[in-house]
Amino acid sequence: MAHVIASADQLDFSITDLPSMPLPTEVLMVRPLHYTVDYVINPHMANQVGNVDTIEAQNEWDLVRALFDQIGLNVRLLEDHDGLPDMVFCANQSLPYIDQEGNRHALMSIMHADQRKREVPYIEQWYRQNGYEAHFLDETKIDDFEGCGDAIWHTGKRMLWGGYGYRSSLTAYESISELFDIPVIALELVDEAFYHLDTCFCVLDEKTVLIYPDAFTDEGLKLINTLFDKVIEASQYEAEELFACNACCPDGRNVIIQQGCTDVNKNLRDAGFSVHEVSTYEFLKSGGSVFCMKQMLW
Ligand SMILES: NC(=O)NCCC[C@H](N)C(=O)O
Repeated sequence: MAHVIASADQLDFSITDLPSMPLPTEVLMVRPLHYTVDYVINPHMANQVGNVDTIEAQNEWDLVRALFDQIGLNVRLLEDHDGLPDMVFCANQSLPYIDQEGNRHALMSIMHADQRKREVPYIEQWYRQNGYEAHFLDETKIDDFEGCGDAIWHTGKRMLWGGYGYRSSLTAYESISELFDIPVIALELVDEAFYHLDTCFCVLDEKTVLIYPDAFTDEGLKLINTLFDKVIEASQYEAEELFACNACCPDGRNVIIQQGCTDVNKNLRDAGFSVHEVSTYEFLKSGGSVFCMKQMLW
């Protein structure tokens, strides 16, 4: 039965009650050989068409890859394709999942923008070749769903946070909740600059989250504050210009984040996290940073 929770008064469990889920051991990254800003499908891309330094982008991507490797994740690589300049953002084409028996699954996205729809079959093919069962949403009922751009696992738990409003539809989470038999906490996004949940919400560990509060409704903030013990808030500058909340903390300890997020980084260190700063300036031009440049896997 679908279990989608959109307000705090619908909460009928606490995080500690939920079954545990293993932490990811691998990441998939897509080499940005054809990465550029070619069209505008989010506000960050406006005025950036043709502005990407492609050599610099590949150097930045290499350093992000090295950091994932350094913190102990097995990095799997796939090449992008001509005419798919956003394929590097491989958080978006799917939502992977490991079930209680250890079987691996991937739900394929329905991309919101036509320009990105052709990316999905390439990622699906990679999953099929790597022991994942592919699943699909009913396109006659669901308009869009952009994978881990909007659907974010609660660290170590069988529960998903689901953003909706710009790139994913609320109805997608009914199907996802049923398919994976998990509760989904639905969060409406209300600021177009934060068009994916991963631009304003970063789960750091089971008890801690980093957010940009103005991207959410009051009801969303109530859910976040109820389910996390500690909520670290990013300023508008660090969230919108530096994508602070698009950081990635795959193990509950190490945070990989765009360089220059001074206030957020101090708060992260004070809370006991190890901070690894990296330049993703060429990817910020397209509206993405560390979190969207990888897909977490098991
Ligand atoms: N935030 C993400 O999860 N992904 C970044 C996607 C950037 C790409 N230019 C897009 O607008 O779809």
